[in-house]
Amino acid sequence: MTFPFDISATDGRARTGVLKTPRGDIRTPAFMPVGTAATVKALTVDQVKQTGADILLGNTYHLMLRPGPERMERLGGLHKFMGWDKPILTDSGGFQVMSLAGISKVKEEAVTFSSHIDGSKHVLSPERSIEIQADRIGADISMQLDECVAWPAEEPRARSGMELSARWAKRSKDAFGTRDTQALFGIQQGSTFENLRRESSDRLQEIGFDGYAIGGLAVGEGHQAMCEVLDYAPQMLPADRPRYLMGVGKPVDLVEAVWRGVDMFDCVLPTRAGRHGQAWTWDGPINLKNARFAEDQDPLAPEVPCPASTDYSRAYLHHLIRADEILGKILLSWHNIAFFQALTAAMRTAIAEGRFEAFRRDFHARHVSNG
Ligand SMILES: NCc1cc(CSc2ccccc2)c2nc(N)[nH]c(=O)c2c1
Repeated sequence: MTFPFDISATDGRARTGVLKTPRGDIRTPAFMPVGTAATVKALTVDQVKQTGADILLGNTYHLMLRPGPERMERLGGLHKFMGWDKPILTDSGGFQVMSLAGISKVKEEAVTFSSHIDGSKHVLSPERSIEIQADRIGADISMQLDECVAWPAEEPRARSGMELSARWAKRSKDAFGTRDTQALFGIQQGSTFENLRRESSDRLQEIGFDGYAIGGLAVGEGHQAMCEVLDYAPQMLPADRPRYLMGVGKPVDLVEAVWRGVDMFDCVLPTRAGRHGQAWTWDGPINLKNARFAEDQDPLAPEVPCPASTDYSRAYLHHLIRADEILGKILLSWHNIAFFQALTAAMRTAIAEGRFEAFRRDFHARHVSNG
């Protein structure tokens, strides 16, 4: 289904709007917390809702291994299973197979791999991935199965990955068919080669998708090289559909990608780094493990509307992280997700008011120079 995507304002290449789905509206630019194993680690769904998140990510690779697709369906699907009644986007699983699974083989027909949990054998074809995402998990937005080529890649290798992903895009779309309450996104590949990204975009548009993701970035190339690809890649995709930059990123990555026309983001950083003491603030990242916070009675980030950001002293958070207390992981994860939501909310407002350039400049001055 082509969910309505109403762009309410643009400012340069930046856009702000609403992607309307049967389970709720997604305000863009949007940050999507990652709920890998049917949970945003350390947080309840109510805490995630309080941060302002409109959509969560689920992970096909993890969920197909545990609890398993057929069990997930018998349990009523992921929304019911985890008690999240807003939109869910799931990745197709191929990327995680390459980064997490045991022995894996990529063939034209499918990816075969052994579970990193118990060594059991699994097959993930474009068709099986769609069945798991849309029918067993019940994702509102599914992703095509693709091949994300490692960086750096020689052009022939980048081309073969892009062409396989394009063939799998067609198979994914055919398997998805037409659905009136669910959407399917295609994924642009091509590594850092402009000609390959162009070919990938053209082939995806011929097939036709409800949204378009930019894959194959934030795979080690670094911020600068990623921005150089984003100088052209988003604009190769249809302007009237959502553009989703997969697995990105740090706050400065989001600001620079929004400036270049990206609408949706996901990243495990806010919760993963939070569990290890890193907190993002408007004045840049800090690590609460640092001794300088041992007697700092100030709240973590009074401007961020989240109890974790306003109701506890940095000294207390320092103590909790040093003591490896569960509450420390909870509070910093909660704050970081809330900060990413506050960041995307501030960008939406800045774009709507035609002052994104000033926002971007102030952000670099305040956040990046301290970071
Ligand atoms: N930034 C690297 C990255 C991350 C993800 C994972 S994004 C994700 C992770 C968990 C749950 C949902 C989405 C990717 N997924 C796919 N399918 N293709 C890519 O090129 C790619 C690149």
